Amino acid sequence: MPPLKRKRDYARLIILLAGALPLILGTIFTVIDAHHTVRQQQVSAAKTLLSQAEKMSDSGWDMITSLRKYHYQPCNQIEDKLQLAGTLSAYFRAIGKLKDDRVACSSAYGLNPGSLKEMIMRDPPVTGRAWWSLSIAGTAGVPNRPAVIFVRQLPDGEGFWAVIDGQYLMDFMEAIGESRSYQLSMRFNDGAPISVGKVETVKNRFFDAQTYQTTSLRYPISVNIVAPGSELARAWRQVLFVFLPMAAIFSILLMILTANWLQRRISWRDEIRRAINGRQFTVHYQPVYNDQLQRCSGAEALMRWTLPNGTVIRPDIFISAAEAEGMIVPLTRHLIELIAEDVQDWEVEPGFHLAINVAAEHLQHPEFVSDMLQFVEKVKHQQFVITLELTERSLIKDGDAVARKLDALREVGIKVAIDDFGTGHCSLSYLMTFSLDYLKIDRGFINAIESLGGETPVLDAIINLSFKLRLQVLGEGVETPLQLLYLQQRGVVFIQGYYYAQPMSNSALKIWLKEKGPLPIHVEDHDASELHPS
Ligand SMILES: Nc1nc2c(ncn2[C@@H]2O[C@H](COP(=O)(O)O[C@H]3[C@@H](O)[C@H](n4cnc5c(=O)[nH]c(N)nc54)O[C@@H]3COP(=O)(O)O)[C@@H](O)[C@H]2O)c(=O)[nH]1
Repeated sequence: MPPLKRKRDYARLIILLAGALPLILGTIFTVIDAHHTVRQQQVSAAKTLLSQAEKMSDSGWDMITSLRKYHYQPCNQIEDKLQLAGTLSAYFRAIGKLKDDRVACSSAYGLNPGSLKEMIMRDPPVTGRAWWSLSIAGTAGVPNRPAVIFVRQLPDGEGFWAVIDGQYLMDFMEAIGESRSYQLSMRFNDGAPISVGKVETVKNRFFDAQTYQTTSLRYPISVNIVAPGSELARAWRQVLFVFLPMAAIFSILLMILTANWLQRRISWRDEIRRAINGRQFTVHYQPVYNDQLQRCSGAEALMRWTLPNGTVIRPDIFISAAEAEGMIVPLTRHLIELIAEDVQDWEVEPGFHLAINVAAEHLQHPEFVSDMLQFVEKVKHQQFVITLELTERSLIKDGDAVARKLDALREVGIKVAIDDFGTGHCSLSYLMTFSLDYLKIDRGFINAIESLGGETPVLDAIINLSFKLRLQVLGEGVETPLQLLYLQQRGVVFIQGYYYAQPMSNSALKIWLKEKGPLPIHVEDHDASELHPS
């Protein structure tokens, strides 16, 4: 497949993925939200239901307590009172007295006395307790309607019972669960469940039913609420309708941003590659003054990019772009090819310094040392002292490996400088990690010089530090005679800046080196007066 088409397909895929991302994440979010919403509704329904069941239990136990007054009284004496109490109190199907496991008397008119087992249509639970309650499927008198029985047994074999009709609870449960098609059930102890709601017969394709179970803190009552898959699907659709337009807008925005980013990324890479092939890059050289020799003793190579239409792209822009887009290695290789061509006919003395900027990515590249050795080989007839300037624009990773590479290059005479010293956060760690020869003071510190006698503490500290570490110091960005004199007075030997010379083309440099290169730096009379303002 042609590389351009592959690149376009790749870009399309990334844009599609960027567009799909908010939709995928959003869908996951809506599913989670639907589960959460339904769970909240289940919790709230269970709470209401338990509270109602607890109120009924309170009534049941109050009734049992009030029956205590009929202790020792024969049934024929209290039957009327029981009937009155059972009829006038809400919820109750029947109330009565027990004698051992037999129903001794009852408020229910016409109920045949029999055993407790017969009345509740099952064995009474073995709880070992004097007080117990149980949900039951029905009673002998009303076998098809659930109920809840409350029992208190006294040590002498007498006891009291009260049966609350389950219909009250069922109506209440239906009122809570109907609108949401919930299936609700409630049990007192291990009794029969009192349930309402239909079991979902057709399973939802995407959502399983969600069950929530809880128990009362006051009574042995448990509640089970099953939300069918269709209910979850309904809650999900509701969230989706709110969320979908937002996700769609976000998705479109992300696609536009990704497309722009890719466009820029692809175009910077392509443009730089095209510019290398089209020889749009040139090298300018900025002379460096040696204050000891009182003449120019070197130059820094600085890349320039001019488009075919004459537009000049600033180095800080295209160097950063090349670093960001993985093009700095090919660009620096191109730079050293151009330098090798330029310097063929330079007329400089052996030992002339030639500085080139090297980016972190290139230092980490496996072919960095061989790239530099090839360059040394190409320009060896000039007997330059080549200096590699390391900046902190991007962090140098794997410092030990890089240090070994630099040591290998130093063994063949290449020098190493830290550029823009003091501006990044690693200046000091670079001093510890790498064997260095030069330290270039960033022009920000030089700009801070205000007078010869004044103090520039950070600048002075950097100069002193360099001397202590036996490093050569270069002051860069020197623009005024005051800055020059300040540095000279503090023993800074190498001076670079517009005051001495601006970066210039190869042809201009060759003329400049002949005419001005051997001369001491010239401070004009009117410049000198700036040093001593009246
Ligand atoms: N990895 C590479 N980096 C490079 C290369 N070529 C340039 N660069 C880096 O780009 C940044 C901007 O460079 P440039 O626009 O070329 O600016 C240089 C000088 O023109 C400028 N300078 C020099 N003297 C003065 C001065 O007196 N005043 C003033 N305002 N500016 C001055 O400073 C730049 C040189 O800086 P430095 O490299 O720190 O010595 C810049 O960071 C370059 O490093 C390249 O080929 N590869």
